[in-house]
Amino acid sequence: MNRNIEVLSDKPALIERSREIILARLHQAIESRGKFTIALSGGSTPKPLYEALGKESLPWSKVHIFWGDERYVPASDRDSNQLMARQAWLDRIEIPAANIHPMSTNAENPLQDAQQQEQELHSFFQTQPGEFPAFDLILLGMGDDGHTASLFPHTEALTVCDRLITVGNKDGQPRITFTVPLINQARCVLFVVAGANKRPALKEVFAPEADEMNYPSRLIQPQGELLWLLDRSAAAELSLDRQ
Ligand SMILES: O=C1O[C@H](COP(=O)(O)O)[C@@H](O)[C@H](O)[C@H]1O
Repeated sequence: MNRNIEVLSDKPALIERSREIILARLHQAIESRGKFTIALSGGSTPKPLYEALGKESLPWSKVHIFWGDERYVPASDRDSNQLMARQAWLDRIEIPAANIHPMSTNAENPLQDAQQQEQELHSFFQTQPGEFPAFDLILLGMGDDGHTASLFPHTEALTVCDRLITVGNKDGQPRITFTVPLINQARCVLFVVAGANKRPALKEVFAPEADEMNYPSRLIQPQGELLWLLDRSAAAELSLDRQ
């Protein structure tokens, strides 16, 4: 694993750097493999990034969009990660509908939805059960409790190592989420983290030792690149020269 941490002056600079990295990985992937596979994060942080990407003129027919986690709500619900990305970005570009691969939340049974999503990934990547496909880029956020995707502290989802997709648990509410080994198989994992409320968790995530069950973002140690982009406010209490 090759971890890089960059601190940007403020949120607009953080978003601009994230955009640059995504565009660079997109062009590299299309040049080498003919397509770019990206998994999106939800929450509030990436919205301006999605708005910026929605203004780009890119070979969208070669881009495939997935989500790393989803709230267990209909796609029209205001809490849906899919809805936010569609409104901010995907509804504004010419991308074939078949290139958008939302998490299923229709089965009235989260486990069934997780299994269906897993089958869809195997069929898209042409992998077999037990194999983990490599996304070109997985975009992640981090909650102020150290969670990432829907991998919350002290939940069963953190220990799932034989599935691509599992059911997360946010205060008793189900979520659908990529598992740790699926995220760790990515060619590039990009964390984008902003704001003073993330400081205490970031300190623990970057500490030489801490309990991974308390701070699930520590479990993300991909095969490929690991990039952490932080704004100055989030990074204020880190001693990054020792990283
Ligand atoms: O619940 C979620 O939260 C995290 C972090 O969100 P943010 O609002 O602090 O940016 C996000 O990465 C995850 O996808 C989302 O479902």
